[in-house]
Amino acid sequence: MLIIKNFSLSLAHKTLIKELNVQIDDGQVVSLMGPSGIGKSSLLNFLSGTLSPGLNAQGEVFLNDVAIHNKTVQERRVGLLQQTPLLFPHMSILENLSFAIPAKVKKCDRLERAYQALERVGIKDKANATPEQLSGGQQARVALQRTLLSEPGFLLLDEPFSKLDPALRREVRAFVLAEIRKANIPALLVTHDAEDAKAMEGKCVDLVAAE
Ligand SMILES: Nc1ncnc2c1ncn2[C@@H]1O[C@H](COP(=O)(O)OP(=O)(O)OP(=O)(O)O)[C@@H](O)[C@H]1O
Repeated sequence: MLIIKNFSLSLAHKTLIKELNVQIDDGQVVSLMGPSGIGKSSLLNFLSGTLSPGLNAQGEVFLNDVAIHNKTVQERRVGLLQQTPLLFPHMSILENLSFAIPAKVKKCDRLERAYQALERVGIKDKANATPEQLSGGQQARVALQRTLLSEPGFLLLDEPFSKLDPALRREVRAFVLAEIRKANIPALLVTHDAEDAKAMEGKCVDLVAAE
């Protein structure tokens, strides 16, 4: 379970977000909607430990009752899915997947896990293809599998559907929700699209400008 407690964000002397509280259960996606510039991406950066020094953020974050807001990026065990799938262009799909698996996993298990992920995407025949040889929807699904293979404690989804056309968008949304439920980890989605939020079947939080 992920808990965000009393999160506030300000820029110079302007308060953008004031005392936001969110709780996300395992296997659940909470969606965050709000106008451009209110601080949605900054909240994700705060959660992942990558907030730029120009912004002032306060608040506490607990992952399974452990405070993580003072931990390093690596220690937070965060998985990130962005608008553009994060795949290494020079590596094959199988290599992209294997690369994400934690070093502690034995060599033979790594290959098996990477193939299982390929199978879930339904592209076992594309193991040796490069990312640019996949469709946008396939790339999005591989990027999700890659993130999940890294064994994150929670997921941050930063507009991951926005570049997909409507039919593909529906498919990828359903895939992402099913995989998050299977992985049984909490996820926070940032989106401008109410349909994205609805498709995640979880709570939707409206961010409004602080006075
Ligand atoms: N490094 C930075 N230094 C100073 N100000 C910043 C920095 N990064 C972002 N900002 C400002 O902080 C505010 C919040 O930005 P953020 O990108 O988090 O908003 P957002 O809600 O995600 O917007 P959008 O929906 O357009 O992506 C904006 O006013 C932005 O201009």
